[in-house]
Amino acid sequence: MVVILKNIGKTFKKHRVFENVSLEIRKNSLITFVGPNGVGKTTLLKVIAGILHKDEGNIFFDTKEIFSTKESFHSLAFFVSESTLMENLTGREHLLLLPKEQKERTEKLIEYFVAHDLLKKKVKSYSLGMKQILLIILTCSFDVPILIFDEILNGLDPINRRKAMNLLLKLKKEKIIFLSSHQLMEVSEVSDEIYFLHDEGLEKLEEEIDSMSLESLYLEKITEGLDEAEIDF
Ligand SMILES: Nc1ncnc2c1ncn2[C@@H]1O[C@H](COP(=O)(O)OP(=O)(O)OP(=O)(O)O)[C@@H](O)[C@H]1O
Repeated sequence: MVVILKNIGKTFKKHRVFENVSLEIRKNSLITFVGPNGVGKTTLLKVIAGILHKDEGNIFFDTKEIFSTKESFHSLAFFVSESTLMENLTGREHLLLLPKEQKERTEKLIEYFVAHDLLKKKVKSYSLGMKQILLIILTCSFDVPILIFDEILNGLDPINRRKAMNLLLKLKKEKIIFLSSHQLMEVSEVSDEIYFLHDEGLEKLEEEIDSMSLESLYLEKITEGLDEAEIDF
């Protein structure tokens, strides 16, 4: 199983977000995109997920262009943002919308996150972290070969962050997982490869990098922003 990105480019009107994004990822890999706010991580993940059109390039899943076949639509689950949850439904009512064959998997995820009580409440009463847990359960209920998570760790407390990362490590064995994150410490522990996204493409950061080195490498790339970061009250 392999996903190949070939010279992907994306422009919003006249704003070129990125170009020349190329990558080849095999089964049992967890790939993380890092980079400053607004650089295009979410856009790239949405392009891979087929939610946004790419302007250039090709994406292959095994030998076929992704989304060119019916099966490839069922090969991918995307961790969407909280705004897609329905305020007036409970967590449990969201889970009832999933296909029946996913029930066993869903129940295991509920146990894992001790989410029984959370699921009884309407989403409009959820905190950010509670919404994230519901979204993780919804996404991971799909036993598909490609999982894509945009900022999965946002709003999670340290225990749930650890649980989420352990879950990804377990899930990736038979899958390809894409993440975007600003949580450099956590992602350095679980990622097989980490890429810094630029407007000109992806730059692979060193293999087997520890969290301190990842932070230094990251900061080297954005020192311009840091130099300006003074405030004179
Ligand atoms: N639908 C859209 N229409 C126009 N511009 C957009 C749209 N979506 C994103 N952009 C722009 O594309 C750029 C990349 O945004 P994106 O959300 O992908 O960044 P990001 O790296 O995920 O940022 P963050 O780390 O803050 O989440 C930004 O300049 C943003 O304003």
